[in-house]
Amino acid sequence: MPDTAPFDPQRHRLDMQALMDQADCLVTLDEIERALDQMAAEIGERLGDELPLFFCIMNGGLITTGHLLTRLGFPLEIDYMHATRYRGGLRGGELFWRVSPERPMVGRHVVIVDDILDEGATLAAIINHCEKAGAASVSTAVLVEKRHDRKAVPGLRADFCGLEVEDRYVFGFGMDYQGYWRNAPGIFAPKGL
Ligand SMILES: O=P(O)(O)OC[C@H]1O[C@H](OP(=O)(O)OP(=O)(O)O)[C@H](O)[C@@H]1O
Ligand SMILES: Nc1nc2[nH]cnc2c(=O)[nH]1
Repeated sequence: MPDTAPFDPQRHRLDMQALMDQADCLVTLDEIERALDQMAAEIGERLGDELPLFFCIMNGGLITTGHLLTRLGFPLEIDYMHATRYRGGLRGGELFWRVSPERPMVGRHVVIVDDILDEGATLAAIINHCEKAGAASVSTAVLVEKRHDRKAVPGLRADFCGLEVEDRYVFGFGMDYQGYWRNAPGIFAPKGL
């Protein structure tokens, strides 16, 4: 049943503030900055001469993409695609394309940037899409990978990965909790989840 109650900003604000006040900080902003420096150095080494085409995966990839790409000192292009599997919930479902990529990829070295590789179904589907679209190569860069053995493709890893987190639902630095706290400056997990 759709929620037809009027939006109550006060109640949501208090709930979301309580969530943050009690959350565990798993990764600090300093640790994220260092991880992004390292990722940028590795990407530069491997793709710096290739005029790569970067795709931000909206919405979660927005903040990582911005912080990562300003660290890259070579010419590149940026575009975005919007695929979602969680749609504001805590469990993933079918991949839903809100905006599929239109820019030609034929012969291009494509780099997909996202916030998190959890079960990996999102990245696996996007890689498949880019390969079919004729990319010369498809690389993946994620800020965090989650440690567990439920990967959609066994052993799936990102080519460039900043950090690992434990198997908890996380938010911050692009990742949401029920749509909120993508702006949180670090990576957090709700208490008890
Ligand atoms: O590895 P997976 O289990 O497939 O999950 C990873 C995906 O989940 C999140 O997106 P989400 O579907 O929540 O959409 P959002 O980016 O708009 O938050 C995240 O941004 C990744 O794209
Ligand atoms: N916000 C958020 N999105 C996800 N998508 C897949 N796993 C997660 C997670 O732990 N947190």
